[in-house]
Amino acid sequence: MRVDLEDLRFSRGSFTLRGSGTFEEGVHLVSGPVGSGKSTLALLLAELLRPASGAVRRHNVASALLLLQFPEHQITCPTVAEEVRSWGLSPEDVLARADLPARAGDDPFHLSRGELRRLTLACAVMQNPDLLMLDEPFSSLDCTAKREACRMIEEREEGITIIFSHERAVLPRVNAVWEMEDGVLTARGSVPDAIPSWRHAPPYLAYALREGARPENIRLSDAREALCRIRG
Ligand SMILES: Nc1ncnc2c1ncn2[C@@H]1O[C@H](COP(=O)(O)OP(=O)(O)OP(=O)(O)O)[C@@H](O)[C@H]1O
Repeated sequence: MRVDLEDLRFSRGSFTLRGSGTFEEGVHLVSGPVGSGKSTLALLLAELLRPASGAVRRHNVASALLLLQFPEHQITCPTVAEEVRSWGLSPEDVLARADLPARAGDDPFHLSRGELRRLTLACAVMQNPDLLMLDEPFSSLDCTAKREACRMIEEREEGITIIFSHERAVLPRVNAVWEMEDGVLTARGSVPDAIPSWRHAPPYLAYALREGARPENIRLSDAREALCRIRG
């Protein structure tokens, strides 16, 4: 299972996106500042936008799902329970996973944006597509909910997961890092080797590297452990 970007090019007004590379099985982080082109790349990978040239080629990918940046854009039913059933899932299981046990009968638009994000993320992860693309899955969440979202993502044992995010504080364990800057996608490679070449790495990773530590992954806990190892 893999997704190839073959000299992908897309233009919209003065904005141009360019990217090449392969997304193998595992968890990928596409990081980059606001407006750099992450959502545009997500839409191209989901085949909801057509490139001007080049191609997105999926190999042995039987199912794909893009969780949109704004969770309310993905809601289609009048109650939370019906919404979950529309994903082909059991409301009981999903609401337990999303920590929303008493909300089955509520209008989804009566959930807070963070609660709605927890709900759609639980649905997406439990539906378990081969290719799961998550556009800013941590926005509107507090630190506890971000950590829970990270756990959900890390529990996905198979398939390709691509996270598009400018999050720089609470991140999950990943297999590869990519960077988007002004519409240009650059593969930084597999973690941990990619970490020193990650230009806009979170401050805690940059600090650990400056101190001579070599974190094994990109979480704050990985930076802490690496610092602990060198300081004894
Ligand atoms: N529908 C649209 N029409 C015109 N320009 C757009 C549209 N959507 C995005 N853009 C522009 O394209 C560029 C890339 O936007 P994109 O949403 O892909 O960035 P992003 O990295 O996902 O940003 P964020 O972190 O804020 O989600 C930006 O300059 C943005 O203003």
